[in-house]
Amino acid sequence: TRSTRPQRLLAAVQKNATRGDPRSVVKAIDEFCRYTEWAMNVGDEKGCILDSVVSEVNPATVLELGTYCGYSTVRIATLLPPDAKLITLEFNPDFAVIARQVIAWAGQEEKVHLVEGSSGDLIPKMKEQFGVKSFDLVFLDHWKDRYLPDAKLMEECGLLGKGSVLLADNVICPGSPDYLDYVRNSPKYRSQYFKSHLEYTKVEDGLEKSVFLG
Ligand SMILES: Nc1ncnc2c1ncn2CCOCCNC(=O)c1cc(-c2ccc(F)cc2)cc(O)c1O
Ligand SMILES: [Mg+2]
Repeated sequence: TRSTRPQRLLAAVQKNATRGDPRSVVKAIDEFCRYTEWAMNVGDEKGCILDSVVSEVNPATVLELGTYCGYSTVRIATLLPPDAKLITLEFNPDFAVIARQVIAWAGQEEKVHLVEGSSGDLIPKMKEQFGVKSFDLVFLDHWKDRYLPDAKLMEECGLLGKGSVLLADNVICPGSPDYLDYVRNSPKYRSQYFKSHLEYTKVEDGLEKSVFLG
């Protein structure tokens, strides 16, 4: 039977990237998606904004919602110190299988804990099951209609501390209007929009960075 897009993306990584070299993995995925087959990675343009926020926050604990093929997982992990922890949640087991191999090819397995399941089920288990006190950075890149309920769920579960940063992909395209409205108007957040483009296209999109004020 025909291969899947994530399988073809992994093959491109294994063919064109150097094992243990995360930058070559990122480059191989960007080239595959730009010149061969579009895929919903955060991409190179928004990826640079992601890198700058990760470097600025310098997080000890990171939560990523929506792993897909592990592209942003690798970008984030590469910037973390060796004792930092990145927990990434993926709902789709077929995506998770690919992501584990992309993360391994980039040599980032040590810092990454990929957990299969839905954010709504797993977020309430973060403290007891993964020994997390709070997240310094959360990258939201999963179902766009889960951004708002999951932000509220993380508040309720005490997973956000004063200064915790939420960084949300696709706030314009596909869009998450209820989430944007919430973080931009709630006194609990200071929010900032980073205008960019939908990965590998000229369509407008952007990232929303929201600092939790406690
Ligand atoms: N642990 C979890 N809990 C809950 N849900 C979960 C989960 N893990 C995964 N999921 C499910 C959803 O995961 C993928 C979500 N991402 C996107 O849908 C996405 C779509 C586009 C896009 C597509 C087509 C266009 F025309 C234009 C834009 C671009 C992007 O950058 C996107 O990120
Ligand atoms: Mg996205």
